[in-house]
Amino acid sequence: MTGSFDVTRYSRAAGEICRAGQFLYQRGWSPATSSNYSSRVSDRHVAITVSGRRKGQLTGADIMVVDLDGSPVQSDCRPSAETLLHTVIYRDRPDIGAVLHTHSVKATVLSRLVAEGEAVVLEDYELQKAFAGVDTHEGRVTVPVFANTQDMTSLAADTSRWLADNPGQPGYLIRGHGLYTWGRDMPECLRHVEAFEFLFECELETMRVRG
Ligand SMILES: CSC[C@@H](O)[C@@H](O)C(=O)COP(=O)(O)O
Ligand SMILES: [Zn+2]
Repeated sequence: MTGSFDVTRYSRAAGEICRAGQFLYQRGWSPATSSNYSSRVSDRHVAITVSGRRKGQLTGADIMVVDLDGSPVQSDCRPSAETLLHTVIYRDRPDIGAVLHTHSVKATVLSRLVAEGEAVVLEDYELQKAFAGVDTHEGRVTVPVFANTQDMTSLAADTSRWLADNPGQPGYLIRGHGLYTWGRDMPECLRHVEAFEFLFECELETMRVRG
């Protein structure tokens, strides 16, 4: 799958990704070359970060287009090593317009404290309402923790199965690695990152206080 995409939409997406990188780097959630970001540019294409670039200093040269199979379109660069974790979300969820992956200390530490096969369950927090479609603190946001692996095909398949069973959930963790979250557009997706970071900090602080 390759094909064409709208250049104006691509330019807008690339700008949004670069600005997201500056924000996420400044908050300490995307240190060094960690993290990857993407934004949809058509029903079959996404703009995504080139692999190995420092995310706090992104320019247009650090963004490229891939199709929904993860193949580069009109670029000789290597897309993010985790491209398949992005494209599977765009493929399964046509309503999704942006995906962000971050490597914060809190997401990393919390993911290591959750027992294997368990999830982080966020409940009774008012801030859950920052997630799309949530209008009360009374529901549950369940954040699964997938085992870390370098096998992106297998991890993409696992996340796809989970997404099919949990269509309303806004993100997942990878153990000792970081957060994946998505939104209908970049502002919503950034809001989700911020909400997760606040809630992860609350969970860690609660564990610390309880001892
Ligand atoms: C700097 S280690 C982090 C990487 O292994 C990876 O997890 C990551 O988030 C960035 O990979 P990238 O290929 O640049 O998109
Ligand atoms: Zn990563």
